[in-house]
Amino acid sequence: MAFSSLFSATTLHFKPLSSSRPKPNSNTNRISTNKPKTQKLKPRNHPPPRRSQTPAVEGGEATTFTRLPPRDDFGSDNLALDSLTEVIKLSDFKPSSNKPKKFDQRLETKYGFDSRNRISEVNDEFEDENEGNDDDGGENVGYDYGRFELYEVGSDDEYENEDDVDGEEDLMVFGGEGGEEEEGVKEKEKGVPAVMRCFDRTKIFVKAGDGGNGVVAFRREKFVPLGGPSGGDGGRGGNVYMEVDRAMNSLLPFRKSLHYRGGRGSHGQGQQKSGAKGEDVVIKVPPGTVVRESGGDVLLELLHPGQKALLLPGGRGGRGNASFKSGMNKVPKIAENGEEGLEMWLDLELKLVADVGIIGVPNAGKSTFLSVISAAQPTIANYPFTTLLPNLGVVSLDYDATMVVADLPGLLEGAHRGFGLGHEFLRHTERCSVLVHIVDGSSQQPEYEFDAVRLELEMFNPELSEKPYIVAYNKMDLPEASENWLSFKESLQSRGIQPVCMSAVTRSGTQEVINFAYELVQKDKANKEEGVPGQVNLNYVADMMQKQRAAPINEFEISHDSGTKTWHVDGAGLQRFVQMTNWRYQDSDRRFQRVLEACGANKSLLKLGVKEGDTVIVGELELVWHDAPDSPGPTSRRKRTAE
Ligand SMILES: Nc1nc2c(ncn2[C@@H]2O[C@H](COP(=O)(O)OP(=O)(O)OP(=O)(O)O)[C@@H](O)[C@H]2O)c(=O)[nH]1
Ligand SMILES: [Mg+2]
Repeated sequence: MAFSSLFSATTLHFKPLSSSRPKPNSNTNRISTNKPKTQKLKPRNHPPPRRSQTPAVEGGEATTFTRLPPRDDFGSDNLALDSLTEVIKLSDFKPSSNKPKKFDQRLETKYGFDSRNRISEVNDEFEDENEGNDDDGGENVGYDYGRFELYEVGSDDEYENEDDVDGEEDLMVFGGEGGEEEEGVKEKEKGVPAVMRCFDRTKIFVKAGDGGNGVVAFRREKFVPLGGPSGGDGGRGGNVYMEVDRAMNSLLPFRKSLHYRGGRGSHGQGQQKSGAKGEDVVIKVPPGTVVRESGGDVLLELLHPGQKALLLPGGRGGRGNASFKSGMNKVPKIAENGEEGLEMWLDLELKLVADVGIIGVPNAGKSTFLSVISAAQPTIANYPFTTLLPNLGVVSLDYDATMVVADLPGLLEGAHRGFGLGHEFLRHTERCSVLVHIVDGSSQQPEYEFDAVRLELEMFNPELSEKPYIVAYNKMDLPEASENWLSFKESLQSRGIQPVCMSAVTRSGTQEVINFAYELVQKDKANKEEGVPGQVNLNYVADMMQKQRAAPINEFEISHDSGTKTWHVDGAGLQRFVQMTNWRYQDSDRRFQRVLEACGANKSLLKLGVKEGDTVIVGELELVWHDAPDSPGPTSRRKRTAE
């Protein structure tokens, strides 16, 4: 059978592809699997509005993110703040026998203080700061003082009643076992203020620019008869880059802009003039950003300032008719559309790049320690969860000996189940080479607290608990701490751990901790240098995309839905070809039919038993199979998506 003759009896009718067209159902018959993942073609009748081409993000954020009001704001004669610390000590918790109770309510009942008013005031203040930001869908974006576990000796009835009264309103009570625990974790997610959620995680949309269209034109000059085709090619679409900006240290700027689109290439012109290239877009991210395909694998890790990765290459410009000139066809009336730019959603995650991470229970003195060893000025206060977001500080030991230290929000026993602030900030320690574990010496059971935090580390990521660490027993200036020091030290020594003691407030012993940490950091660096990995290819994502896009036209899969008599021919190469075909020009039809035949699509369809009148869908085109009268041949009328 001569396939070249199959099209001879073809009649073509264009019809818009209905959006309600039934999709192949579950009994779809798959033939091969070369389906591209990222390439998506869409009807071009609703082009997305073009956004400003200015690079995404400029400048950075302050190093300190703690924005809680100072302790003075709690000013209430009834409120004896100092006595609160004792209430939330981890060592006081007796999870098995006691029931959790809300912090808000505790404040209200014990001190006659309406903490909710405070919370709404803080929310207002915060919202002012973030004006014009509606990404968080009107959720509570303020701070909530009640988001930590609080146990109080009390009857079961009392706890249950409270829970009933509050229903789901505050999302703060965690605890109990089984189902209740699950619920607690879920609720916590919901209650995390937007500023905390967006500090180190965000989702953005990127799209490379579409290529410009090629045009059909002919040379007309006085003394040049039959000047020939002179339509120029379209310009290339703008690329999407991602660049590490040293000045940034959070992903918060992405709350304001989520969409990044490369500029469209200009169309070609007569006299063989090519269109201009579309504008590139550069997305600035902080060092330590991990880029994932939304819900998928890690694509890139951008660690060092100045690194610039090509994420999505712009679409190719369509060829003008000058490019189609050949010996067979000297007056081609054909030009291509520009190639559509690739698009995708990306999940960004920030893992701070610090040498040393400070961890410990809330109120242990972590921020105080950072404030005395570096120029950072984190908020310090005598209530737990003062620090809601990590703070960074640079410690200078000598002219050229510096290290970056991160102070993290406090950790509670059960953080992995969502207690306290949860332990999501622990991921920032994954890149630290050394941990400084601060123990509150003035607490009743320092060793118990120490063990609880170690356990949380291990629950979060066993690799974290294998990192070198220093145990710094703090608040030695207080008698209750110095009294317990010896027993704490001996107990840890018997387990092979060598703790050191200090007082962050009086600064005694802090320098030793720093020197010790610096030594460990240097050791770790020396170890790492031994196995330095080779140069990373930062354009790996773009290369991968290009590879997918350049898929051969004869790689496709055919699926069949017998119910609706529909055949789907899916393949990245074919799809791209359909998208770039400009039906306005008369030679396009012939070229399209030739390609369908040459790539073997017609042959395969025939083999699979396509019948007269069946629908065949290729890319965004819908065609009706029409057997030629003389021979059983494919194709006939073509229906197009609305142009
Ligand atoms: N007496 C004494 N108090 C200290 C010392 N270090 C910290 N504090 C006090 O302990 C309280 C808590 O200190 P922070 O530095 O805010 O504690 P933190 O560990 O950062 O607490 P979170 O951010 O809530 O996790 C403050 O009132 C500090 O003044 C110390 O060495 N001696
Ligand atoms: Mg703190």
